[in-house]
Amino acid sequence: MLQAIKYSQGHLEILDQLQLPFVEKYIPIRSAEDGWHAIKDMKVRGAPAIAIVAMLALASELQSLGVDGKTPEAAEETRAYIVKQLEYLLTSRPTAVNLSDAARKLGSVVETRANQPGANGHDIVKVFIQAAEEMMVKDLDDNQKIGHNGAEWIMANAARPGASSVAVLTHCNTGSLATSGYGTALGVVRSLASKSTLRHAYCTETRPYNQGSRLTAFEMVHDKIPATLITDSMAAALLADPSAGVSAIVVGADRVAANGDTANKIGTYGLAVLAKHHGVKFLVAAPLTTIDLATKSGNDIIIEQRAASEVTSIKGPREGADTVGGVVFDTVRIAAPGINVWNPAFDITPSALIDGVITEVGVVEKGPDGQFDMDGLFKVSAPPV
Ligand SMILES: CSC[C@@H](O)[C@@H](O)C(=O)COP(=O)(O)O
Repeated sequence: MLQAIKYSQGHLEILDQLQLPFVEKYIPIRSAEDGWHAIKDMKVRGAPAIAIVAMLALASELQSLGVDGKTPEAAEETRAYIVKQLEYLLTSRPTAVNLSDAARKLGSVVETRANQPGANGHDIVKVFIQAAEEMMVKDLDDNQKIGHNGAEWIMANAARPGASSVAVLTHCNTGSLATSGYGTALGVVRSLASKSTLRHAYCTETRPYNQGSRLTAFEMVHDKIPATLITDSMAAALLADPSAGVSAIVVGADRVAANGDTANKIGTYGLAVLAKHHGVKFLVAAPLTTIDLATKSGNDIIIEQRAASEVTSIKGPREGADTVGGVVFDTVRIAAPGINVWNPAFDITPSALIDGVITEVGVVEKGPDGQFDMDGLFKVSAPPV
């Protein structure tokens, strides 16, 4: 499996996703500032990966550079510095709740330690680093459970009668590259494949940023998962094609509101509408860290707007270029100069279009009232994989 994040005792490196699938290059992240830029520029992306890199970036900074560049001593100074850096990291990208969830949880670990009698800067730094490291380990474990739960649910509820395998469609990249490993929606695909119940996976290109054609396709080829790439505009035709026989669409999430409305990569909403029309199950796979009970519905989710250039241009490796020292990338304009552009990075899929939310503690379906009980998920403890 590919590894987006490499971390060992204060040394953080990320696979630069801007260069994938052409160059596999790890870059060091030494500080919160390095982490902020890597997230903003999308060298690392995907809701869980963003949160993990942000927290480990700060952990690495604290371990090697100290508090504001000095050996941490006073508890209050250390607490205030960590809180300030967490607030700064939150400004990198707004939609994925995992980042603010991680900042809140690690902030509270810091507050608790700082309020203990005799606390000093060293102790506070230590508990922060430990909590950041644990987050990365837990994410991998959660993803494996999500994969298992989703694969079981799909075989029980979405497979054609008598079929021993299914074809599924996924969107964006939700795999090893978007998490600490294994993936969420792509983890479900991976789990289906490992149980020999995946007949075929289809992935969308995911314009404008092409996380599907660059990253998901790369993961599928890398891990030898039987898969086919389509452009976003081909999804309806694919669902209408009996020879493809798609039984389920499974996507990730950046934020699931308390009522089940889900923010995910632009194009997700359209796929959910298509799924409803074609009688195909539509599933959201996400860890509990992506479920935001404090956000009542999709109307309350801030959608990140990105640069027009992502729509008007495409980037690729220069053919025949001298690649000594690295591949040369060219950006080519493909849209008419002067045209206005709208580029929301995410959209909201109303809960009415979602059949189930796959988490590490199980798959939540709507009750007889047609509503998801997201709250109930937090009262369940994780079953063994
Ligand atoms: C497990 S990743 C879940 C989501 O973050 C994913 O589906 C997605 O929308 C990623 O968007 P991105 O803009 O690439 O960060």
